[in-house]
Amino acid sequence: MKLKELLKNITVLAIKGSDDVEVTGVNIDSRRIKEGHLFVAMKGTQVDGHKFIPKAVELGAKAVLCEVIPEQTEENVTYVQVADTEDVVGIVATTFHGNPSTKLKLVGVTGTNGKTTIATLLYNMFSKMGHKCGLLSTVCNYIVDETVPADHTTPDPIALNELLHRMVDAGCEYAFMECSSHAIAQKRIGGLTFAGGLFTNLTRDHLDYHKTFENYRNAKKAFFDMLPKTAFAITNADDKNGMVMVQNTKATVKTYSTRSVADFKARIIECHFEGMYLEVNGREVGVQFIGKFNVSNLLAVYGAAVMLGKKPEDVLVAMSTLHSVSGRLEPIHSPEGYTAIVDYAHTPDALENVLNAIHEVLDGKGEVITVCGAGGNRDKGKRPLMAQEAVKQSDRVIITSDNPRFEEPQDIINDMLAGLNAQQMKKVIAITDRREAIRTACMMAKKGDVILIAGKGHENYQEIKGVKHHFDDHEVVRECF
Ligand SMILES: CC(=O)N[C@H]1[C@@H](OP(=O)(O)OP(=O)(O)OC[C@H]2O[C@@H](n3ccc(=O)[nH]c3=O)[C@H](O)[C@@H]2O)O[C@H](CO)[C@@H](O)[C@@H]1O[C@H](C)C(=O)N[C@@H](C)C(=O)N[C@H](CCC(=O)O)C(=O)O
Ligand SMILES: Nc1ncnc2c1ncn2[C@@H]1O[C@H](COP(=O)(O)OP(=O)(O)OP(=O)(O)O)[C@@H](O)[C@H]1O
Ligand SMILES: N[C@H](CCC[C@H](N)C(=O)O)C(=O)O
Ligand SMILES: [Mg+2]
Repeated sequence: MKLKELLKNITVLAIKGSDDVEVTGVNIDSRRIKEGHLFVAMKGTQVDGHKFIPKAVELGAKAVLCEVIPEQTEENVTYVQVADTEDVVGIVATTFHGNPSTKLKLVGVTGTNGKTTIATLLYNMFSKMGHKCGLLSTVCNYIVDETVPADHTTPDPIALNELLHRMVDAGCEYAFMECSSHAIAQKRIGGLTFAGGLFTNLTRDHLDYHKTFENYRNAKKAFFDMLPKTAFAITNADDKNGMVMVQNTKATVKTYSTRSVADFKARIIECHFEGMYLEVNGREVGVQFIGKFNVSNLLAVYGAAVMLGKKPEDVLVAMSTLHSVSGRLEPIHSPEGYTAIVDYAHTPDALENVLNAIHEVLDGKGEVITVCGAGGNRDKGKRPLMAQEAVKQSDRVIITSDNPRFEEPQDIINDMLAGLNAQQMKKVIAITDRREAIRTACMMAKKGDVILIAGKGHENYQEIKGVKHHFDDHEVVRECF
C-alpha cells in the first residue's frame, strides 16, 4: 500500500520525503522491522520509541511516523510528523489491513472481571450456531479453529489488526474480543469499528498502572464513548458504574440485571454443583455453570446474541450446551470425594464472588480450603484485600505464590498477611512453594470439602524473574489425587 493511502485518515503535521512510496508493513517495534515497513515511534512506559528510529531504518524501514522528526534523516526514507503517535497508530494499522473490523461484526467486552468468560462463551455459542468466528482473549486467540497463542488480554494494535485481517480472510462473520483497560488507555483498539460493546463490572484492579480508580473507570468508559451510532452497548445495571459507562455513548443502550427491571433479566430457580436452572426473560433454561456472577455473564451473552439478531429461543438452546471456560470455576473431583476448583480469581471482588458461588452450592455441607497468592510487580494495594476476602469465606487459607515476577515471593505474602488481624491469622498458613501449598490443601481436605485454588486459572506457567517455568494448577491437583 502507498504511504499516502495509509495517511489519508489521520492529521499529518509535517512530512519530509515522498508519500508516494510503497509500504510493505506497519510496526511499532524496531526489532520486528522488515524491508519496506513503516515504523511508528511510540512513547512507552519504559522507553521512548523515537530512540529506535535509526535502528528501524537500518533494518529496512522506508517510512517513519513520529512526533518529532529526527535531526539526522536518511535520503530514501520518508518521515511523517503527527501530534500523538498513540492516537493514530490504530487507524494506520487498520487502514493497512483493509479495515477488517468493518468486514465482520466485532463485539468488545470490557470490565474488571468476566471478559474472558463472556467473549469465549459468545465465540463458542456463535460457532455452535454454525458461524465462522474469531476470538481474542487472555487465554488464547482463535481464527475459526486455528489457535494463536495470546500474550496479552488485548493485543497491540499491529498484532490486533493482523489477527482481524486473518479472521476476515478465513471467512469469519463475527469476532469477539476482550478490551482491557490498558488497551483502551493505550488506544490499541483505535480505528476499529465495533458492532457492539459489553460492560461487566468495575472493582479495583490495575491501580499500579491507572493510579486512581477514577482513571481506571474513565479508561473503561472511553470504550463506550468511541462506539458508533450503529452499535449496541449492553451494560450491567447491577453494577454501581453500569450506567456511568454508557452515559455519553452514541450506541443503542440495553441493560441486564439479576435484581431489577432491565432489558435482559434472569433469576436462579435452582442450583447444584452441576449447574443451575434459570429463568431468562420469562423462559426457563438449564445451564452448566454455577455462581450468581455467571448468571450476569450469561445474561450479557444472551443480550449480545439477541442484539446480533438471534432469536431468544435459539439463544437459550445454544446456551444450555455451553461449558465453563478453562480455569474459570473449573471443578476437578477427587477419588476421596472432595472437589478442587481451579479459578482465575485475582482480584478481591473475584475472590469474594467465587467463594459466594461455592457456598451457594455447598450450602454448609463441607469446609472450604482456599489456596491463593498475588502477582508480583502489579497492583500491590489489592494484596491485603485479597487475603481478607479469602479468610472471610474459608475455613482454612493457605497463602502462597502466584507469579512473583521480579519480587521476592515472601514480600508479596507478607503484604497479603498484613491485611489480617490475629484472630483471622488463626486459620491461615503461608507456604511459599505453590505446589507444596496445593499438596497441603489436598492433605487437609475431607469428603465433601471444597478446595479453591485461585489466581492462575488457565496459566500453565509460573513467572519468576523474567522466566516462565511450567506450572499448571490442574496438573498439580491431579498429581495429588
Ligand atoms: C504497561 C503496558 O501496558 N505496557 C505495554 C506497552 O509497552 P510500553 O509502553 O511499556 O513500551 P516500552 O517498552 O516503553 O517501549 C516503547 C516503544 O518502543 C518500542 N521499542 C522498544 C524496544 C526496542 O528495542 N525497540 C522498540 O521499537 C516498543 O515496541 C514500544 O512501541 O505497549 C506494548 C505494546 O502494545 C505492550 O506489549 C506492553 O505490555 C506490557 C508487556 C504488559 O505487561 N502489559 C500488561 C500490563 C497489559 O497490557 N495488560 C493488559 C490487561 C490485563 C488484564 O486486565 O487482563 C492486557 O491487555 O494484557
Ligand atoms: N461477572 C463476574 N463478576 C465477578 N467475578 C467474576 C465474573 N466473571 C468471572 N469472575 C471471576 O473473575 C475471574 C476472571 O474471570 P475472567 O477471566 O472471565 O475475567 P477477565 O475480565 O477476562 O479477567 P482479566 O482482566 O484477567 O482478563 C474468574 O475466574 C472468576 O473468579
Ligand atoms: N496470575 C495473575 C493474574 C494476572 C491477571 C492479569 N490479567 C493482570 O493483572 O495483568 C497474576 O497476577 O500474575
Ligand atoms: Mg481476560
